[in-house]
Amino acid sequence: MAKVLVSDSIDPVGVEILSQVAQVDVKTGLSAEEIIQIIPEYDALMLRSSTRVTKEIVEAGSKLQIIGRAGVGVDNIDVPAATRQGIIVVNSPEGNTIAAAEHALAMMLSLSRHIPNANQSVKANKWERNRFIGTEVYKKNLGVVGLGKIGSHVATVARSLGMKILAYDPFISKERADQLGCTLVDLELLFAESDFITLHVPKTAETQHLIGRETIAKMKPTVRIINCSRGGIIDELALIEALESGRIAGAALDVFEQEPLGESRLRELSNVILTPHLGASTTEAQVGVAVDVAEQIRDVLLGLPARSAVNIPGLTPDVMEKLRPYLQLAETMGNLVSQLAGGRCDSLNVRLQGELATKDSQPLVVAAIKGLLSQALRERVNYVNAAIEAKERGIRVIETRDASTRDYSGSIHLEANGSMGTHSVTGALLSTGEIRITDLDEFPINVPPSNHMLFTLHQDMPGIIGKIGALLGSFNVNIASMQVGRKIIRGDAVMALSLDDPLPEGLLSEITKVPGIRDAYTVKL
Ligand SMILES: NC(=O)C1=CN([C@@H]2O[C@H](COP(=O)(O)OP(=O)(O)OC[C@H]3O[C@@H](n4cnc5c(N)ncnc54)[C@H](O)[C@@H]3O)[C@@H](O)[C@H]2O)C=CC1
Ligand SMILES: O=C(O)CCC(=O)C(=O)O
Repeated sequence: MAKVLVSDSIDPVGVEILSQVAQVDVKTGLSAEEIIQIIPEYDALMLRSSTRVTKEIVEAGSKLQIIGRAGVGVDNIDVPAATRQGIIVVNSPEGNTIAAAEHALAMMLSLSRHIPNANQSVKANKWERNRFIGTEVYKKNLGVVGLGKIGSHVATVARSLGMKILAYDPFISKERADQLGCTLVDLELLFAESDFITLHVPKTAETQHLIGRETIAKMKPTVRIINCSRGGIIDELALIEALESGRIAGAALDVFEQEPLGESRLRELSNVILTPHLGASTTEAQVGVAVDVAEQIRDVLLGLPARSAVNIPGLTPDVMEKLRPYLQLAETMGNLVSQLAGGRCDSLNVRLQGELATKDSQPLVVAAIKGLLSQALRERVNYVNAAIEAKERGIRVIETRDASTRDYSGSIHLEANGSMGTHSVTGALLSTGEIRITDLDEFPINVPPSNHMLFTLHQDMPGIIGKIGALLGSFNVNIASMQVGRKIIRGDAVMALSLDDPLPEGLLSEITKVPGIRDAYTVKL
């Protein structure tokens, strides 16, 4: 039975789902060293934000198939290392959207009305009505940095509070911003005009210290900043100085450069509200993310695709459903062409034809690469690491798309160039879903792939087919089917044979000695 390690606390419903297919060990609070010790036993790892999945943990996880982050941000996982190891990384892109957005809005209103301080004051037996004069958010400018799922919900609710939304997100269209009733602006303008600024971007090299000394200098002195996205997007030291000097009016932080927050002057400031990374901490969100990620881990352990893999671009369930029959075709053609090409492959041309000539068909290119590398890497290559493995081996992959159709509604043409020359194959699907090899080295054929195949390049002349048949017969090899393809009579031709048995040692070189045979290849699919 598969084994899953759950290294942060997750809702029990997640454990229940995982238990349908695996032995589940919930072990929270482990150090990196402790995880490295035990991770080789596990097929899957599920976590929230407390576990940091380092390269060392990934590399120690020799059996790991999948790492599931019960939340959105995967910045606590070394995704490139996982990709290189062929480990799928999944998250829950929407499970905690509402929770995080509502937390940011709660922070904004708490800041504007001094709720945490007023609460403390009343609990300390005081009645300080003049000390806690707030500001309204109505008709104020809210700067939203990152207009993705959480930022959009914040913007929608804030508009209903009567706020004007200035949004910055270089990857969002004006149409989308218009739909949400937001004005897309550049960062300069957002910083200069906002009364409240809320951050909803992932942590990346570009967003690291997006708010620092220089940017704070451009803001209104009355601005209040809310960060419920990631620590490190604000330069904490610069923020502390601005809050201490009164350069800005306030801040509300759910996330920190170091978590848990250690010694920090932030704790001493009255114009700051701090929460311990609670953005996703609602009952609803915790059930949502646990179910979402546990289901994906269960599916992957059952050999099914994951719906929110962050490191398998484009392979969503919808795309998968549409492309499923062609994925097998692409992989088989990749495997076939790599065996024909023999030695080192320098480049692979992938031409997607007919109905496959769409941008959604990108996973077919990955499937072709997976097939190409399967001889060398066996089960080590998968949809996650195929592209990176090809790149690391210096194999250039060139994709072309040709929407015109010939005999089949969609076909895949692969050409491998390598140390032993160039070979090409084309494959298509019959209406029954069966695979056909329709072209070999530009010669038209029509054969189904089979476990053991023999291909020859020969001169089209009387008797040659009989000689090959007799030779195979003398070695007790049974022929299941046979096809010849040629372009001109008595010119060059190819022969494709499906065999019931593998070719015995030495037979291939005997075949190449038959007069008229130029080359012969044995292939195992
Ligand atoms: N405090 C908490 O507990 C939680 C925090 N989060 C954080 O919130 C972040 C946002 O989550 P979602 O809205 O679900 O993600 P999302 O992917 O839907 O949205 C992120 C948006 O940021 C934009 N973006 C990326 N780089 C940018 C840049 N340099 N400048 C401006 N915009 C940029 C993207 O175009 C995208 O629209 C997550 O990455 C995560 O780190 C998410 C959930 C809970
Ligand atoms: O697991 C959590 O509570 C944190 C959620 C979070 O930060 C995220 O989903 O990105």
